[in-house]
Amino acid sequence: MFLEFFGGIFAVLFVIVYGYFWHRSRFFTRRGIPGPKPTSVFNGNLRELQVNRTPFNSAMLKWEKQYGKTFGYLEGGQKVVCTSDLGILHDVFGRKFENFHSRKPIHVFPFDPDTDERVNVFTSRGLRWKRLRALTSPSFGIPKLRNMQWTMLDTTKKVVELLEDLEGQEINMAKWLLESSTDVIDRIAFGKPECGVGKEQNPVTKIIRAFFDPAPFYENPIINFYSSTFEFQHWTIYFHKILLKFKGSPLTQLAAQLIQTIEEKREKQVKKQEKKKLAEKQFEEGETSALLKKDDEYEDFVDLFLNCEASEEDLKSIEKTQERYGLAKAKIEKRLSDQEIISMCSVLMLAGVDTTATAMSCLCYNLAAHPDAQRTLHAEIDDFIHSEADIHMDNVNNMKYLDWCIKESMRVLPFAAGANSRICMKTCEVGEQKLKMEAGMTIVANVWSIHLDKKLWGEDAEQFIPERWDPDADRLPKDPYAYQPFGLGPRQCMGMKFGLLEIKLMYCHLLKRFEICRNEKTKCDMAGIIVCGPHDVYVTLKRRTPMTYTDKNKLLL
Ligand code: HEM
Repeated sequence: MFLEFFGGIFAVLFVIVYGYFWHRSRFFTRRGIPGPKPTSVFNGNLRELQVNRTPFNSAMLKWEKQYGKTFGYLEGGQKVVCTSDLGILHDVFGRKFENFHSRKPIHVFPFDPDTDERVNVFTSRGLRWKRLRALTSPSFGIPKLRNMQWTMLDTTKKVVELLEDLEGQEINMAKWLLESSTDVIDRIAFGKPECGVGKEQNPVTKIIRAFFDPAPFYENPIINFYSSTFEFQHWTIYFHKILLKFKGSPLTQLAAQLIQTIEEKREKQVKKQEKKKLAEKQFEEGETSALLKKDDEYEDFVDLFLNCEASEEDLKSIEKTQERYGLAKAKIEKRLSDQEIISMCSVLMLAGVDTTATAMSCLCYNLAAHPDAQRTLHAEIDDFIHSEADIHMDNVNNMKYLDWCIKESMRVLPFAAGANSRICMKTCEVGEQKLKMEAGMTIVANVWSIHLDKKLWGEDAEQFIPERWDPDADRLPKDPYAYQPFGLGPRQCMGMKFGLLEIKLMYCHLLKRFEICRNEKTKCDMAGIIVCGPHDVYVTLKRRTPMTYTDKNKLLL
């Protein structure tokens, strides 16, 4: 009797739960949106999507051929519309942004974007995102970059010096470039005092690799569970928190390191302020040498975030956002809390390291595979760079061909496409065909398809041709949404200028000294679920001109 009673309850519960998931798996069929049939009622199309660890350039391109420009699929419990229709993307990422201010969550870190204290500019939404973005944007501006470039230069220079010993050998440049970009962020966002490249492998690179290229979600029962129960995240999060207590998060170690750095920096800033006041007083009294020395002005991201303060203008724009997005009124803190600084620095490690390293690796492959383009770039570098002192922000930003090569490399291999997504926060219609997007649905830009579209880029769309970026050649598509390696609209990449500068400085050092040559192992296999790039790019470096060190001290300002 007892067993029958509970057996009956279990059977009813099973039917209800299964019925719910079955009903969910038929979502796009009910809406009349074409797309692949879910392979599982529980995790939808997750398996097909990640089977080769290259969601965008395999599954999505295949599905587009089968179902057209706009199709729907289920990523666990997420109802995703994937599209290469630029009209729809204009609405979602630009014109109707107030309805799409949230990004698709990262399964590896399921936490509530509205309440979790670890939220950062990448994972937040609504007012929290607007405030974080407004407060921290100035830290990524040109004046701050001008100051930070010396650290980038120091690291990139050391990497290239170390490569001199490997001249003529088969080198996996992807590993060196990842070490380099990790070191830059480790120094600029985590306060590491000096360059660590060449000493031992930076342990952070392992964390980064594990984060950006996790095992496919369907192989990981925990992530599979979170993805599949996406709509119940408010509850499943508690389970995740308990799990983290036992297992630890890959970022916990980095965060602990940062707490100490923040305390030290705060103390330093107080002392610096006192020193500055004293120096100003002495200066007024006629002691002109008393003003602070230049190196006291160096600021890394921790310094900048400690000093962030919302201006009156920022506050007005945040308040306007409250009204436009129809959000509940909330008190707006003018400064970042310590936890927010930790989260912001951690996100720079996650958003800024693998992306920049992958961009450099893809460029390395493209230059090795296209010796003519490399020759033209060598000629430009020889024109602009005569000694090491010529490698600096103002000079490298004037190098047109270098810029075209980077742009073209990111067009043919848009490795960060997975980040170009939004969640619909308010039901609305998008695009010319008035596609109904319901609150809670996700929209993803099919960037690989857009970047390689022959109608937009011409018959040679799949080829690496830097010259297409020459404005006089008139070969570029008119629609700015045809090119989106850094995303689109108000949530476009914050570190774009930072990343581009780092790539340019690295390649000026590298190509001034070496020719990048193809060897038998040279290939560019794209893999990865979040950032989808090559883990290995084997090339051989051949010595060109030795670098002259006429004004070495300039780099140490
Ligand atoms: C070549 C290198 C890089 C590429 C290709 C890249 C690409 C992207 C993409 C596609 C997005 C999503 C944009 C969107 O949703 O519209 C993004 C967002 C972001 N990126 Fe980058 N990124 C790069 C380097 C960096 C660096 C170096 C940093 C920081 C130092 C950084 C920080 C961020 C942040 C904070 C966001 C979130 C912005 C927001 O949601 O408001 N990125 N990036």
